[in-house]
Amino acid sequence: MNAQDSAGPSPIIRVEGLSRTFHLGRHTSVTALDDVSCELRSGTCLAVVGESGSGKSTLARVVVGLEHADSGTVSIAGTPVQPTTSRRRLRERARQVQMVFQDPQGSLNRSLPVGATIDEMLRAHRPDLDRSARRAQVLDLFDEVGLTERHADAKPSALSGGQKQRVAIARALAAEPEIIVLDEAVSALDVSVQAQVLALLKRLRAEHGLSYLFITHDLSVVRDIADDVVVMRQGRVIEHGTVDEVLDRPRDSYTRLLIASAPRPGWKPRRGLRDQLLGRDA
Ligand SMILES: Nc1ncnc2c1ncn2[C@@H]1O[C@H](COP(=O)(O)OP(=O)(O)OP(=O)(O)O)[C@@H](O)[C@H]1O
Repeated sequence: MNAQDSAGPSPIIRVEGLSRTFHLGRHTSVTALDDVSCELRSGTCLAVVGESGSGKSTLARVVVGLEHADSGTVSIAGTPVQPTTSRRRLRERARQVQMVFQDPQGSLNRSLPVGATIDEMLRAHRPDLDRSARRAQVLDLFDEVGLTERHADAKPSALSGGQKQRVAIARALAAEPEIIVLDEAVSALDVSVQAQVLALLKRLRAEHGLSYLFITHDLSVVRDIADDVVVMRQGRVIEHGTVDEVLDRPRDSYTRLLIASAPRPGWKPRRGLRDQLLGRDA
C-alpha cells in the first residue's frame, strides 16, 4: 500500500504526470521531471528525497508556480495551479503556499532590521492591520519562532544561521499559509540547531494545521519530520509511500542504496557505493 491509498486526510496538493525538460543548447537538454505524480495529504509532511540533480527543487518550484511544467498538473486544495505574473494571483497563491529556502539571506534585506521584512509581508497580506497592530503581530511571530524583540530589531548580519532561518519561518507564517514548501531548509544548519528548527517546525505544524512539502537529501531529517516520502531519481518517482514503508521496507534497489549510504552512528561508507548510486562502474 502506498500513501495515495492509505486512509486519512485528503490531498491538499495533488501532482499528476508532471514533466519538465530544460533545453540548454540546440542539442543538449535535461529532463528534470519525468511524469511525476504524488500527493501531500492535508495536515501532513511529505518529504521529497533524492540525489543532487534528481529534480526535487524543480518539483517544488513548479508546485509554488515559480516554474512551469511542459505537461501534467498541480492542484492545490482542488484548484489547478498555473504559472502567473499577475500580482493579484501571486499574492493569492502566496497566502496559500509559502516557501522557505536553504539560504534565508536571500529573503532578508541586509540594511534593514529583520522585523522590517516581516512587516513588509504583513503589509502585503494583512491590509486590516495598522502600523502598531503590525508591530504587535511582528513581535508575536518572533515569539512563535523562539525569538525576541531584540532579534526583530537586529540586522541579518547580527543573527546566527539558525536565527535567520527562524526569521524566514516567521516571514512565511506572516502570510497565514496552509502549506509551506521547505527546500533544504535545515540542510545548512549544524546538527543541534537543525534538531531545534525541526522541533519548531513540528510544533508550528500542529498549532497552525499546516501541511509541509519538505525537500531534503537527508534521510534522518525525513524520519524526524515526515509522514510520507517520495524518492526521486533522474526526474522520476522511484517510490512513494509512508516513511515507515519506504525507509523500513524499501522496494526499490535505488532506495536501498540511498538508505545504505546515509550516515548514521557506526556507519562505514561502502566502497563504490556512490558510483553505484550514480549508475557508474565502481
Ligand atoms: N533553470 C534551469 N535551467 C537548466 N537546467 C536546470 C534548471 N533548473 C534545474 N535544472 C537541471 O534540472 C535537473 C534537476 O535539478 P533540480 O535542482 O531540480 O535537482 P535537485 O534534486 O533539487 O538537486 P539539488 O539537490 O542539487 O538542488 C538538474 O540536472 C539541473 O541542472
